[in-house]
Amino acid sequence: MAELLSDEEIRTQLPDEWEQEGDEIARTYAFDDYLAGVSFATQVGEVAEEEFHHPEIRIGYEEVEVRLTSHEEGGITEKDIRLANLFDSEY
Ligand SMILES: C[C@H](O)[C@H](O)[C@H]1CNC2=NC(N)=NC(=O)C2=N1
Repeated sequence: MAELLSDEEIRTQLPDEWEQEGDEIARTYAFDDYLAGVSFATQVGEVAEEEFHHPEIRIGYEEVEVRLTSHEEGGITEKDIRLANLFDSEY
């Protein structure tokens, strides 16, 4: 089981464009068209499955919101930071 990160650790490790919102970290990605967002959401899902750590994904018009938390630990861990960086690499 991973350790919960302190707010200071989260602040220093959070990738650019990501925000901490309580026990979650979140980012909204922008796209030129709806289907580009749908395709990105699929890529995010594939990475999540490979890592077996799963975000909430909201697909909107020309945007995709991704939210991460570590459910078993009840907060934000290094798994969430790792996945945020991996998702950014897909963008
Ligand atoms: C049993 C538990 O759901 C699994 O071990 C995995 C699946 N994906 C997961 N995803 C996230 N975000 N948090 C978890 O704690 C988690 N646990």
